[in-house]
Amino acid sequence: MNILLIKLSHSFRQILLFSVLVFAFPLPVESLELDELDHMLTEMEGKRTQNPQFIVDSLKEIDSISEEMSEEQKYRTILLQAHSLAMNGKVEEAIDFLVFHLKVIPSTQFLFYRTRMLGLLANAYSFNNQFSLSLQTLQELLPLLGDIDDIESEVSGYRLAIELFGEVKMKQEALNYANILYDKFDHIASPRHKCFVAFYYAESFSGVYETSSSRWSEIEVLYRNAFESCEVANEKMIMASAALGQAKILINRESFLKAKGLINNALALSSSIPYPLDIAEAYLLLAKIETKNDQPRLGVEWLKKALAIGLTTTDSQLLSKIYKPLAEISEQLGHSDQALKYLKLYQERYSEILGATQSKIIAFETTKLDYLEKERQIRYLNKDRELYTAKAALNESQRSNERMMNTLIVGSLVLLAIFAVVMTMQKRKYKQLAQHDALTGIFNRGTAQNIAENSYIKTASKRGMFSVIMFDLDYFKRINDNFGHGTGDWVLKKVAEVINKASRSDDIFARFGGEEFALFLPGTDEMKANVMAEEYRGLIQSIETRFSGHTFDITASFGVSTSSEDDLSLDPLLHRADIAMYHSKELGRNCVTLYKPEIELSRSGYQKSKMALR
Ligand SMILES: Nc1nc2c(ncn2[C@@H]2O[C@H](COP(=O)(O)OP(=O)(O)OP(=O)(O)O)[C@@H](O)[C@H]2O)c(=O)[nH]1
Repeated sequence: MNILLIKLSHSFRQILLFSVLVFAFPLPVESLELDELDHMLTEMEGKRTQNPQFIVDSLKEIDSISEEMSEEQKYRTILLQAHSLAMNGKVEEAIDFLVFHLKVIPSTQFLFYRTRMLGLLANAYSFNNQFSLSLQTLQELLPLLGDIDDIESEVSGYRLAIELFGEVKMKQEALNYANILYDKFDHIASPRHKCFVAFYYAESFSGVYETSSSRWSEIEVLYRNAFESCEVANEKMIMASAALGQAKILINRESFLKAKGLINNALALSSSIPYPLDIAEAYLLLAKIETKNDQPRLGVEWLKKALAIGLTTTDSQLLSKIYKPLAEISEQLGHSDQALKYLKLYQERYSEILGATQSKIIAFETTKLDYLEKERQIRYLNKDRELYTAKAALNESQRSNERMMNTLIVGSLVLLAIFAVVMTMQKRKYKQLAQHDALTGIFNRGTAQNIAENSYIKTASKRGMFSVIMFDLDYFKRINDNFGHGTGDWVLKKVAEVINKASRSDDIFARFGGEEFALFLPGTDEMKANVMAEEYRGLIQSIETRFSGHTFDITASFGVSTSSEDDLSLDPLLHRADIAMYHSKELGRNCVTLYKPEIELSRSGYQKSKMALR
């Protein structure tokens, strides 16, 4: 029974059960632990195909300790249980059992066991003719194979895909999976799996290219390689199948002698097992050779031998392969009745095969449609997600643009504000510099005159009095000469400070140049101005010069003038104050002179020459 199931190229059902039997082997070495239960599980895994009863008994035995098992041990036991059920013909129970455990096994952990369980389930479904479910399970299994990094699982999973796709005549797909496996050939440790992989590749390649003569030599090489790999593994059945595959190509090339040699080799291998399906296949090829050699009677003899075996198997595929040439040769030999009988038998078997294949193709198409629909839904979901992501990105970029704009605007405003403040400060500074005397900090002549002019007009318009005091430090040159310019500067600053402090808020005080100062006094008559000038003169005289580092006297000569009705501007007042001030100089300095017209008449040459210099 087992031998029949192991054949790879005749019955799909049998191939699948074979897969069920081998799929869970071997478990990775690293999953084994050296305690008693692990030993037992390893022993069970080793014996499960040869001794199903041992597995049944052992499973009962370990059931009592199932609660104490580690997760790994549990999954190993689950695989053994599912396998045992399938082996004992309880395929549906095995399916239910696996479906249940696949639902509860964590989706991200224990991928290895999940893969093994899916593989078993896909095989079991297929064995039970539930092709649609088998394909669905396979679709779940295949993407996991790349993740588990377990070459043996990959071999088993892809092999199942090759078988299923081959079975629904999707030969190119089968070859694609065979190709994936063949690429891993050098990384496969087990000689047995190497043998399978090489043979599957040769079979799939032949399935696609058998009819194109340009590829025959390639097919031959692949079968020869498969034969050699299987020889290493001592897999006699596959060796026989590989020899027959190679022989088929040689027959196509009409290299009959060589083909016969290979067929005889395959017969010897199959008979030693014995393996009837390959024996029948060998007879079929021998019949083909005889027919091509114009030996139809010999051909019929081989076909009848094959039929004898075929009838014991009830394998429709094999029988149809035998009945067809039998009908053809019978007709060739003129045995019309016989030919008709074989033809009818062929048709019966062929429609059986067609029906089975058709149902598998329908299952496949349904699964494919289902899969495409799921893919479409996923695409839509992805599109939605992409759209959402794109929208979110757009919103985010809009938000960041707005943020950037806001930052720019706020930043610009802040910069503008800073700029405006700086500019104002600069302006103020330059205005200050332009309007004030750099040394003393009081108004310079131009500014003071402008301001005073306005003030004068205002005062005059109200018929108020306006006075001007001018004073010039006495013998200032001597201070410079005696104590240096630094001391001279100190004196100028000190005088400005003292008078500025003493002056009223509406008064306009300015340095007119050099050691000469002026005070513009709105709303002040001659008398008041005279008193103020006296006060200021006294203040200057009392300046304590010790703090300059030297001790000396500071005095100033004052001139005072007050507006009259004839004065249309400040200029006449200034002029008169100036005359009065020089009059004070002439009088001996350190005094105050009120302007009187008589002073002007008595001006000395000194006065005139000094004023002319100004
Ligand atoms: N240290 C200092 N000296 C200045 C400044 N401006 C003008 N002077 C000096 O002031 C002096 C004025 O001299 P004079 O015009 O001869 O007048 P004076 O020595 O005060 O004599 P009288 O006015 O006749 O009393 C000059 O030596 C100028 O160099 C200044 O800003 N700092």
